[in-house]
Amino acid sequence: MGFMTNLSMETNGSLTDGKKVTVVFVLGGPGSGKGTQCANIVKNYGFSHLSAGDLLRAEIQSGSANGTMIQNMIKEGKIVPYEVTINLLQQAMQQSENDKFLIDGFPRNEENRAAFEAITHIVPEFVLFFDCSEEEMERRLLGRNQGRVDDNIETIRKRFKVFLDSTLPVIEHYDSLGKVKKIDAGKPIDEVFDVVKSAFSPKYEKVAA
Ligand SMILES: Nc1ncnc2c1ncn2[C@@H]1O[C@H](COP(=O)(O)OP(=O)(O)O)[C@@H](O)[C@H]1O
Ligand SMILES: Nc1ccn([C@@H]2O[C@H](COP(=O)(O)OP(=O)(O)O)[C@@H](O)[C@H]2O)c(=O)n1
Ligand SMILES: [Mg+2]
Repeated sequence: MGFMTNLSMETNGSLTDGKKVTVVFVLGGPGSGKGTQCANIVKNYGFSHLSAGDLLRAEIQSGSANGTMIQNMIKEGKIVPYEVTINLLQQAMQQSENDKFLIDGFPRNEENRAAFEAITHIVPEFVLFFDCSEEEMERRLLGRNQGRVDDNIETIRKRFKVFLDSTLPVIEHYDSLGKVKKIDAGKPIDEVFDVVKSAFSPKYEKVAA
């Protein structure tokens, strides 16, 4: 059993075979502004943005065999089996020329977290936690207008529950390790970014060309 697990780790090409990476997990409830702030971070710091949700939506679009399953899970606000999401993240990191990644919307539950650790041996440098009230997140999601199947009030309620039940424990785990940088995400985008910047060491700043 242990042997088989190790074997499949090798064939899945964990990043331990050579490529050393720096990872920051970006967590927070749906609509807390993870994607928005990641775009800002990428402009100022030498990180690439990997959104687990975007990778899953691209997988649906690609016509993958898993597409229907993923689409159904997203529509219900449920968390897709970790094998699928971790494979997509690993592929994206391996294919990238960068070695620094913002992983947005992952790990979303304890299974995501434990499996990612076991398979990749990657330990996050720190975890950004965007803290925002449900009332504000709901307002933002209903105004997002990206045609997402899960931005309707029924699915939003389910996603809030999944966040509280499954994702908060992951944040608490990293908090107990002293790795969480909690940010008040209820303010305007620029004000949130001013605080986000204080989380990133100057060593990651992009040098002006
Ligand atoms: N600080 C903010 N104040 C107001 N609206 C915001 C803020 N941050 C993001 N938004 C908007 O809220 C919606 C959700 O933001 P997004 O970055 O997609 O959040 P997440 O990835 O956490 O779901 C988007 O329409 C975005 O433009
Ligand atoms: N680690 C993850 C991330 C997203 N997802 C799925 O993708 C959906 C959308 O995730 P997202 O990160 O794009 O959503 P937001 O928090 O950005 O609104 C989630 O509700 C899950 O159904 C998942 O299953 N596992
Ligand atoms: Mg997002």
